[in-house]
Amino acid sequence: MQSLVDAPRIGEKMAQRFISHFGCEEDAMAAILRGDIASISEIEGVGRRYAISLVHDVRSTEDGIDISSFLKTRDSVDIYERVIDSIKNYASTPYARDKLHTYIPYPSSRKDLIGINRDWVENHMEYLSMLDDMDRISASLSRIKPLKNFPSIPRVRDRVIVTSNTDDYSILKEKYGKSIEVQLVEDPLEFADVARSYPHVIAIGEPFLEYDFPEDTNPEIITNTREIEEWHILPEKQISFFAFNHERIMNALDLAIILDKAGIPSIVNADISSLSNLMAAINPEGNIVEGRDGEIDRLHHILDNVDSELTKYVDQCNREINDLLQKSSITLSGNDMLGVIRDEVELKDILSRNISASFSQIINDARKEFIDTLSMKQNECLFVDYFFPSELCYPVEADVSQLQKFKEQIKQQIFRREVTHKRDIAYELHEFRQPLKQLVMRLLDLDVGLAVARFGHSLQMQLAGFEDECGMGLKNGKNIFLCEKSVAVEPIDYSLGSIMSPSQVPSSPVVLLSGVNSGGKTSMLELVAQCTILSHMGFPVPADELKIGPVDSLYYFSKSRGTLDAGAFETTLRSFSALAGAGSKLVLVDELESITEPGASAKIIAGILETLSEESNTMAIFVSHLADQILENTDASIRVDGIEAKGLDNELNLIVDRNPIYNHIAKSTPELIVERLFRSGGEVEREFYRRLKNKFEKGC
Ligand SMILES: Nc1ncnc2c1ncn2[C@@H]1O[C@H](COP(=O)(O)OP(=O)(O)OP(=O)(O)O)[C@@H](O)[C@H]1O
Repeated sequence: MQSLVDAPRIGEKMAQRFISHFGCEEDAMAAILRGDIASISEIEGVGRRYAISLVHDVRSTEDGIDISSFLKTRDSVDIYERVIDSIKNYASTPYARDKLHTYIPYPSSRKDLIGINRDWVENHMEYLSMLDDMDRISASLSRIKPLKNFPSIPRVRDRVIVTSNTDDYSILKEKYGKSIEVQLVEDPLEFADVARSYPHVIAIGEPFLEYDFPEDTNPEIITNTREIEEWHILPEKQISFFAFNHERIMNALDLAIILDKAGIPSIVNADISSLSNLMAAINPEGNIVEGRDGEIDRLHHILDNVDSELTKYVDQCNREINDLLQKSSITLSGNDMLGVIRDEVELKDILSRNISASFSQIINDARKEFIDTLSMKQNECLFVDYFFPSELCYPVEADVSQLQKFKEQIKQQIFRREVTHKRDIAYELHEFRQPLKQLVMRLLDLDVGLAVARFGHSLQMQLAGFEDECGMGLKNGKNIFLCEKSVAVEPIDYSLGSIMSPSQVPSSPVVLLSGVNSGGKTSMLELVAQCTILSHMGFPVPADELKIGPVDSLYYFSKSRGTLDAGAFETTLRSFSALAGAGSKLVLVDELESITEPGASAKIIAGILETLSEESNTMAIFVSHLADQILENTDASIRVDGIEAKGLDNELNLIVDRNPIYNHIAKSTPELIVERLFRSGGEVEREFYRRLKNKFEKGC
């Protein structure tokens, strides 16, 4: 496959839509080639189906085992796919459904592969038995989704990276340029300019240690370029990955805790409780909502309230001084009076002297309350002296220019602390990124395994037993497709060859199956195919017991839909010629007779059966209504089994025993229909039907 646009089955429009999911064709191609089902399962709509079929193609060429290694006919592939669809019903996530479609093992006769799969299934069956409330687990699993890489973050505008080295500049520009300004600074003057323009300057490189920078700036100088990591330079990016996947991560953590408590191994691979705490500190928008040290909150409190609190306390001072003045009276001494008259002293000074103690008390009390209310620290209190005058003045006025300066300082402190806090969180989070991705993948893969286990559990399925001799035997088998239709399914016991064969029954591995219409012949053939396919995948089979001899390939031919024209007839015969030789095999054929007229069909079927029964390693079941004619056309000893109606019930419906009777040609349906008409007819009709009935009874 050169490119996705040229890929088989994928139209150009579809390819473009598919590529846009990954951003570029290389990434989309890489996802296909590595079979990245986690990403593919996120694609909406029909693009996903194409992607899956492409993974299928890639996989077929890589594994050495493809779907046709074991399944030799289109009809056997159909049964396999229907079985996979049945298993998919038990998956809770799109990922598991897609993975079941793409990565579930193809059936094969390779004992090593079957063994690996059986171990995997057995493990998951054990996990299933450890989970009390599977509905709840399934609901939680359905919320598990692969983690997405957050494509980009909004540009960070309050920060700049500077370097004086051109090589470093290119690397930094490439790595961070999309999200943050990166500048090449060639001399101290340029550096001073940049330092003034950004609240936060990250200067990378030793030369900056020598540079002067403006007084009111405080660049962060990093001297070891190897230490520059994303969580430090751009903590927002790390945080955004966790914020963007917030819901997915929380769902995964919740489920991991439940599974860990239930004792499912290898789910939790990191300190989940600290990750939960960290996740609580950020919200889905990427804002840090909790876990800041109280200091940032304290500074915010100051910033938000300093104006109103200052107004409040200045007003309070003025009210109290006003009260004080109103209640005050001055008694001038003779000297004071002389001083005033001679302009040597001002009345105001005399007044100050009298009330200065009370004034200071009022100012000091207000100042103290103001500091307490805003929880200010020692170094911040220096500013308070500007807000509350130490010398008597009335009305008291705060120095607003100092207030602005103070607020700028607090903002700087908040900013710095927030950057540090973001970095702390980003650092801790980045340690969890890989384990978390693994956790999510484990949960998703657990869903795949649990789907198979639940499928097996639903019908109390069992793993098959493999035998060396040619044949198979099953006990209490239930056709999966019938069970899905909520039919009350009658369990089937059946055997071919000598495995589990009842005594006195010819142990033929090649048989003809006769029987009434709608007796269950096709259903039994499907059941045998299902058991063979599943056992060769290493999966449980729908029977209490299945023992099966060597099978390298399965040939299933479903019922043909009527007489074929000469060309189709020839093609069908050609496909049967492939049955000669070709290793150990199981051949299941449903009513081949309809391909041509009955006489010719009987001869053809007899010929095929003869060939198959001469082979030592072939099992076959041929469903046919022409058992008598077929036997007439061959000397080979071929066993005929029959699914027979036991009779008619009170409502004159057929009572069918779904279990084939060994070595017995079953009564045909017409005989029973005549019986039904005879029993339900009036007197005249009864006479007519009696005559027909006698014909069957006498065998003429
Ligand atoms: N084991 C079973 N238990 C319960 N119901 C069954 C069983 N097998 C078959 N049936 C019922 O009988 C119906 C007909 O089965 P099936 O098509 O297998 O019969 P058939 O013998 O192949 O019929 P025909 O000869 O007409 O092709 C099924 O749709 C199902 O409802």
